[in-house]
Amino acid sequence: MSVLELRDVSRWYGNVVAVNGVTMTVGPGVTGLLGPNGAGKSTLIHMMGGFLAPSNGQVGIDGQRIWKNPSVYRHIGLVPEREAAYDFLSGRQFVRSMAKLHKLSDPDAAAERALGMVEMAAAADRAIGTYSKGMKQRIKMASALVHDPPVLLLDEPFNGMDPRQRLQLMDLIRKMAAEGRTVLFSSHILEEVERLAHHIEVIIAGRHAASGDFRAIRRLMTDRPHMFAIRSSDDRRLAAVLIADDSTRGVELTSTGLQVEAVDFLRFTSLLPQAARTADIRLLEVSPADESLESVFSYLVAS
Ligand SMILES: Nc1ncnc2c1ncn2[C@@H]1O[C@H](COP(=O)(O)OP(=O)(O)OP(=O)(O)O)[C@@H](O)[C@H]1O
Repeated sequence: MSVLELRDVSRWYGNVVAVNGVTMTVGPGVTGLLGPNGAGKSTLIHMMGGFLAPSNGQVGIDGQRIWKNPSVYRHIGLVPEREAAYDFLSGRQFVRSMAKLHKLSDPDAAAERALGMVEMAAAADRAIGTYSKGMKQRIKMASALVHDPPVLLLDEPFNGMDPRQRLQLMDLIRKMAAEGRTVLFSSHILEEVERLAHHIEVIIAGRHAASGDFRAIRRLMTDRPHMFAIRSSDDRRLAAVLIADDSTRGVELTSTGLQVEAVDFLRFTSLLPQAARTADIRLLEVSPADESLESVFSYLVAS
């Protein structure tokens, strides 16, 4: 069992601050690193994998520093976001070459074991260039697992996958964690993280914004103010009814209808149809106006 520890970690590229004072601990099981594009997830993962030096702070595993410490590299496997660039190699050749790079005592046996773990033994003699997206992800995973590390880091592993490949990879990641590994994967898709991770760390604009199980993160998200765009048979009267209730903080009459800011999501969504019916107003359209992940993230940052 291994534990990754980040203490006040920052990383900058010239004057771009990619990661800013992040402290977190990642233990066994599946952890999701959630954040919008450009939040600093890859930078964090590369520092945890020993590929990148922190500009400030410490990144460690089981009490040992990771950067420039080859003795701990055996404990970490990293599956990068980029496609494997060795399309001319067969899957087996690629995984074997990784086993040799790790100077394993029996690289061929290690490669077979890793190929078996990701269920790629049958397709292992085909060139990587002929693989589907899901197969490429599996072969990258086999190469990251060839030295049987207790820590597995995956950068945006589901990008570009179809739903079936996504489910297969989720099963595989769960299996890796069930075997006692510390597995961390990054994603910008909340539902993906929710389905797979038992613990979530949220990163926004380089900063650590929230942490907890998916219920805690969901709660943060439903507790935030919600904007709704509403059209009805009598917008002016509906505005007066809504603003009289505590669940609503603001109502604006626009050229197309109403913009409503609800502060109590559950109460508001049950009040709205009731209030409209009582006042004999017909609701023509109710749509969430700010459900993008970006707006959820910006709320978390501000809180
Ligand atoms: N080598 C680099 N030189 C300069 N800036 C960089 C470099 N690598 C990353 N950045 C910047 O650092 C910030 C964080 O990037 P990073 O790739 O870590 O984010 P991310 O959350 O992984 O995003 P994505 O999912 O889009 O890859 C971004 O503003 C990015 O432009």
